[in-house]
Amino acid sequence: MPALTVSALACARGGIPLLEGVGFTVPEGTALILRGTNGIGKTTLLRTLAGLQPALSGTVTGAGDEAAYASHEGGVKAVLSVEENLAFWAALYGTQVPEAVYPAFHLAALRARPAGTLSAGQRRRLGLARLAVTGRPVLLLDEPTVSLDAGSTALFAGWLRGHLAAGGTALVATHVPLGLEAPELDLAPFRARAETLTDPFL
Ligand SMILES: Nc1ncnc2c1ncn2[C@@H]1O[C@H](COP(=O)(O)OP(=O)(O)OP(=O)(O)O)[C@@H](O)[C@H]1O
Repeated sequence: MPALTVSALACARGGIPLLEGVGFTVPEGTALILRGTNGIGKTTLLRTLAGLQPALSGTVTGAGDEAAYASHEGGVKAVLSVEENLAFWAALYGTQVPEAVYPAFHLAALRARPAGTLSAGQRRRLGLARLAVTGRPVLLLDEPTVSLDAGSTALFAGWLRGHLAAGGTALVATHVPLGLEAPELDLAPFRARAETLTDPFL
């Protein structure tokens, strides 16, 4: 039973068509790694699947309320503490904060800290911890390991493997190998023709 299926999808950014004819299936319990040069449209594709912008055409099944999106920024609220940020997201998604999220994302010692005082990597761990709070099975991840050191990258990769082993699904744009046994999808063949004609660097 496929968890995430995309068919004949076309998407644009800033009014310029970037990708067209995108199609793939990510079965339950597996991940798919998105590949492509800078600017090809990985973030745009993830934002479209997350419902943050409309597709130009095509169909998507298995995203919507099933999916959680983690962008580069992570959506961390600077004035709230780590605990308050997690509680805020839990309220938003109608869930409870699982106690296991603190050790899983190495946040136990930072619970009371205002997020604005966290280091970049700590803030990133908090942004990723949000995924565990949503309780959603389909994860749309945009460069999840940016700012993370090797230890934190391994910690997150381990958490993600656990999510997949529990039947979850992930679509991941990453330039950093996460050690997942996952197929890769190169977006180069899906470049929209208009973009190819106007951008000589693509
Ligand atoms: N708000 C915007 N308005 C106009 N163009 C934009 C906007 N945001 C992004 N773009 C452009 O859309 C294209 C696709 O950007 P996108 O962020 O999806 O690429 P990407 O594949 O994720 O790149 P990277 O690997 O650098 O993160 C780029 O050429 C980018 O400059």
